[in-house]
Amino acid sequence: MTITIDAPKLIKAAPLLRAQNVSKTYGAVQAVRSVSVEVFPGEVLGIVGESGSGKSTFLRMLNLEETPDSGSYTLDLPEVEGNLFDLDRFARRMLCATRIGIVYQNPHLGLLMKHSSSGNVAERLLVAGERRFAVLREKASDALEASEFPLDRLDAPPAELSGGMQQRVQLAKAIALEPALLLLDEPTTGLDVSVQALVLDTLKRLQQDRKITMVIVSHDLGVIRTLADRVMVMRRGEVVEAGLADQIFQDPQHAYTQQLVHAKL
Ligand SMILES: Nc1ncnc2c1ncn2[C@@H]1O[C@H](COP(=O)(O)OP(=O)(O)OP(=O)(O)O)[C@@H](O)[C@H]1O
Repeated sequence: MTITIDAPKLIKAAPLLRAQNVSKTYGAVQAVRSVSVEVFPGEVLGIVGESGSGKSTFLRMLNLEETPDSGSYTLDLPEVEGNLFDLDRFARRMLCATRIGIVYQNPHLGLLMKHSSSGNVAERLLVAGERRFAVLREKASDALEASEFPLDRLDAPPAELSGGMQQRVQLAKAIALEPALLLLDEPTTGLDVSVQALVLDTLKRLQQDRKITMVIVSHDLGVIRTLADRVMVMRRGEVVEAGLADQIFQDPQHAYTQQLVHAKL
């Protein structure tokens, strides 16, 4: 079954992101089955579902880390055209370095734990071609400040920081180049509830101030409810329901979504 999310009626712009019939199998496991979705500029799409439903695999494909078995993915950007899954490794790397930011649940995937926090952010700018030391330092510090990272810890390596602060360094790294698309994979999972709330506040504020288009994956409906405009519910690799966040939370149609929503209440 294929469910496509219709654009909210008031959105007139073309979608920034369009994925069509994306599928991925690992051996006998069909991790993602024919998923199609559009995300509009400035929108936040939340992807929810129980563990193993294919959320992270789909996000990794949007970050061009994983190649699907079939399907297409386009971003409405001047520097790229056609199916991004067809890009060679170098073009993928440049596109991800310059236009797509990602925050992983596990900071070890996104950060060099023994380098300074500002060095981690600067490294992303270096990959994108910036070489001027003063600019690197200034942009890294700006991004960390926007992520509400304490500026007296710029030189501290993530290995010596709390989980919440590590996520702020990942976030700074992801937004340093003002990406067209920000991908978030369980960005607050594993943090203390109070720290989680603070990181969510930062994400919400960044989204409001900068209108960054985001796709956020979480098994936590509270996180999705706080941030998402639209929601896609996945189960066993498939999209079972999709729609505006208010509709999904207040009037879920699919039995599985009803179960998720009621379990949370
Ligand atoms: N690299 C991989 N190799 C083999 N199987 C994988 C791989 N990545 C994911 N899978 C399998 O694909 C399915 C979907 O996994 P995925 O991590 O995308 O789900 P998820 O919804 O993000 O779950 P979680 O919240 O637990 O991470 C699972 O059955 C998983 O075991």
